[in-house]
Amino acid sequence: MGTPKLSIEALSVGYGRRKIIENLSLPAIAGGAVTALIGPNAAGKTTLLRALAGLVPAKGSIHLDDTELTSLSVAGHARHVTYMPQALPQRVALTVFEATLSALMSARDDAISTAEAHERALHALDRLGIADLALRGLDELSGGQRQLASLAQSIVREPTVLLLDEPTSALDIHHQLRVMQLVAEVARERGIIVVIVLHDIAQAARYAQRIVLLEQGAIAADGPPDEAITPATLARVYKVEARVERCSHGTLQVIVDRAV
Ligand SMILES: Nc1ncnc2c1ncn2[C@@H]1O[C@H](COP(=O)(O)OP(=O)(O)OP(=O)(O)O)[C@@H](O)[C@H]1O
Repeated sequence: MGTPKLSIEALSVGYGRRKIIENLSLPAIAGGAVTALIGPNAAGKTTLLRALAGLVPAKGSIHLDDTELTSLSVAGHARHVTYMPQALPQRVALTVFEATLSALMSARDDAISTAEAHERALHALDRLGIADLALRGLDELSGGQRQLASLAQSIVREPTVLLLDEPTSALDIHHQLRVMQLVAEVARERGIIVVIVLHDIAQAARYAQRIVLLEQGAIAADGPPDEAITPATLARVYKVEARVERCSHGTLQVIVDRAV
């Protein structure tokens, strides 16, 4: 099987009569790479992700290769797409290991031995550095630990499309980088489509191969980081004065000087 492709055409999404995204089309998002969805508050990033996850009604078309996702049921959607929301459930009476295992089992149609399921669940926890939390209750975790546990549940499902809404917002700098590295690795290893909402433009520039910048429900820029993230775009969309430079390691650095 080749690398999957997600195509969005003439997509409109709203709440009641209020339109948030209107007639949005994007060149296909390819698997194997990370696409960062960035933009100011209320630009519609979460709304777009939720539409891709089939959690809000949308007009237009969302194709995953030959499958029209908008025509699938929520369960049908969930077989292809995993969505990790910004706000995570607080009161879940499961241990971290049980939750990871149950995420894995719910994503699979085929039989898998108990030993293999346990091994995969532990491996996911290990990759996120939280194997030591396996037997802790989800409701006993700190905000950052809960975010890591939720990422383990998303990754263990091995979806074709992984949608992450600000997955590093509660994490310290070590865990932010660890998660971004892992997400990039998972995309590469499995050839999956990863779309990640980030507020940290510097992290988006560093880890994503493609940046989609959303402004008031429309595309303000789309392309590789050095094309999509420019001082002019940042000034126009975010209203900040910023410099975009390459550091001695060759990575793109975004230095924001002031709000204007
Ligand atoms: N359930 C809802 N009902 C009505 N309006 C909503 C709902 N959820 C979001 N909105 C509105 O849709 C718009 C886009 O919100 P959305 O959460 O998609 O933005 P965002 O880009 O993810 O923002 P942020 O960066 O602040 O998280 C906002 O104006 C918001 O008020």
